[in-house]
Amino acid sequence: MDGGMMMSDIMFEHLTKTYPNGFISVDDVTLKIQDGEFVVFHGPSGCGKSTILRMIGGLEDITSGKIYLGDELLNDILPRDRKLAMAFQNYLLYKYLNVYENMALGLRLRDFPRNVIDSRVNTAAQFLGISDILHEKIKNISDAEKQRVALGRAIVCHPKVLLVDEDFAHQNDDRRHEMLSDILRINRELGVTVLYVTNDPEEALSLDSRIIFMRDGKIEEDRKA
Ligand SMILES: Nc1ncnc2c1ncn2[C@@H]1O[C@H](COP(=O)(O)OP(=O)(O)OP(=O)(O)O)[C@@H](O)[C@H]1O
Repeated sequence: MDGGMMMSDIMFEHLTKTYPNGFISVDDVTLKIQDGEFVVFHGPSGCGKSTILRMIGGLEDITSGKIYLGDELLNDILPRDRKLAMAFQNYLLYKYLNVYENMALGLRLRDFPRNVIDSRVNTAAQFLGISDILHEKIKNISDAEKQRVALGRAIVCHPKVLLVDEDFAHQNDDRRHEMLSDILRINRELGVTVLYVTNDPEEALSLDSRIIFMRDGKIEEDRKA
């Protein structure tokens, strides 16, 4: 182990994304994020911030450069085996399954034993205040509840990192506010590193966190909290 490297720090080394049409969306970004940080990626539409998130999550190929999570090189790790969770625009909840089943899905796919699944789902539901709707079908719950279920599904896997795209809560200010306070609690109380993408400058500043300002695929400013 080299001196200052924590187990779950994130490191981008010369990270670059070039699309087939030649457009460079992320341009040689080098950056370190410490285990447990809450980091906001902010910049105008098209600056490449979502592309960075998608590359970490494995939804987009890395053209060149490296992403490490601790000492693991994510480039070589299948998305489902990365120790991270994503909360994007599309909640991807199964309408005809109930809340419990939706939250348990990722653990089932990874062959966790029943009692572990049960305990993790119950703990996460309690944390998010949705214990009373575990047996409701998704199609019968409110949008605010769906947002919590999506976060619940993310945290039951005990990720090191949570990736959140602003679109996750674009509907209205109240919902966005609730979502942000849930995510801040996940960061502070569970110690999960959070990477949050937003193009709303007020929101970016209000979070009182480290902000990475991006423009044209590059980091324009890295402002510490
Ligand atoms: N498949 C593709 N081929 C070419 N260019 C693409 C492709 N996908 C995305 N882009 C371009 O890459 C740039 C960065 O996209 P990205 O989604 O990361 O932007 P962003 O900063 O998150 O902005 P937004 O707030 O609009 O999502 C955009 O200009 C987009 O048009």
